[in-house]
Amino acid sequence: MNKEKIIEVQNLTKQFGNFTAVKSISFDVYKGEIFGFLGANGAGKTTAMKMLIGISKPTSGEALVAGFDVKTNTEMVKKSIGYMSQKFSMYDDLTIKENITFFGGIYGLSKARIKEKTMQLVEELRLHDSIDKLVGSLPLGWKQKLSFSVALLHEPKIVFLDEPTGGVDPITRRQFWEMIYAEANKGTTIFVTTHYMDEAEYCDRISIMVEGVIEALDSPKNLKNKYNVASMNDVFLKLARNVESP
Ligand SMILES: Nc1ncnc2c1ncn2[C@@H]1O[C@H](COP(=O)(O)OP(=O)(O)OP(=O)(O)O)[C@@H](O)[C@H]1O
Repeated sequence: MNKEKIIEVQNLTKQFGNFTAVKSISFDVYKGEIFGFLGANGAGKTTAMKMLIGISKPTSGEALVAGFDVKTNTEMVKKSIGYMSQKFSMYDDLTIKENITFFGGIYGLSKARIKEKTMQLVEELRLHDSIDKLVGSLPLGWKQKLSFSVALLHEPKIVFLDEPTGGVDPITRRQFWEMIYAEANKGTTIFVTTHYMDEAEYCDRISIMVEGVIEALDSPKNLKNKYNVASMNDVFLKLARNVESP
C-alpha cells in the first residue's frame, strides 16, 4: 500500500459545553486506504467526521485533510472530498439523470463533463433502462450505490461514508463493497463508518472509538491477534464490555 498520508489528525477534540464528545484523538490515514471508523452509538464518530469534512470547528487540535487545514481551509477540504450518508441520499422527486446533473453542477463540473460522467455511470451501474426513473422509485440498495457514485462525480481524493449500507440487504451490501474496493484501487481513500462487523473485516485498518477516545487502531488481522479472538465482532464486544465494567 502507498504510505502517503492523506489525513493527519493530532489531538483533535470537540466539546459541547462541559461534555467532551471527541477526546484528543490522533491518527493518520493513507492514500488509497479503506479506513474503517467504528464505535458504539454515541462514541463520537459522527462528531469526529464532521470536523474532518470541515462542517464543525474543532475545540482544539489539528487535522489536515488532503493537505488542507480543517480549521482554516474548509473550502479546499470540501473540494477535495466526497461525502455520503445513509440519511442523505439523493432527491427522491428527481430522476437519476436529473440528480446526476444537479450534483454535478454543485460540484462545479462542466455540462460536457456531466454528460460524460452520466454515460459512464449508465454503463457501470447498467442504468440504460432506468436513467429517467424517479430516484424515489428505486430500491434502497440502488439509491445507496447511486449515491456513492454521485459522491465521486468530482473525483475527490477522499470519500467519507457515514453508515453507507444501513438497512440494505447483505447481497447489495457486498456489491456496494465491490464498488468501494474498485474505487480504492484507483487510489481514492475511503473513510467509512459502519455498524456491520462483517464490513469491518473488509477494511485495511480499523479504528475503534469508545467514549470519545480511539481505543484501538490496526488491521483487522492484527486486532484479532491482539485481543485473541476470531472475529472483528468479538474485538468490538471486548472493547465495549471493558467500558461497561467499572
Ligand atoms: N451538537 C451537539 N450538542 C451536544 N451534544 C452532542 C452534539 N452532537 C453530538 N453530541 C453528543 O456527542 C456524543 C457523540 O455523538 P456522535 O453522534 O458523534 O456519536 P456516534 O459515534 O456518531 O454515534 P452513532 O453511531 O449513534 O451515530 C453523543 O453523546 C451525542 O449526544
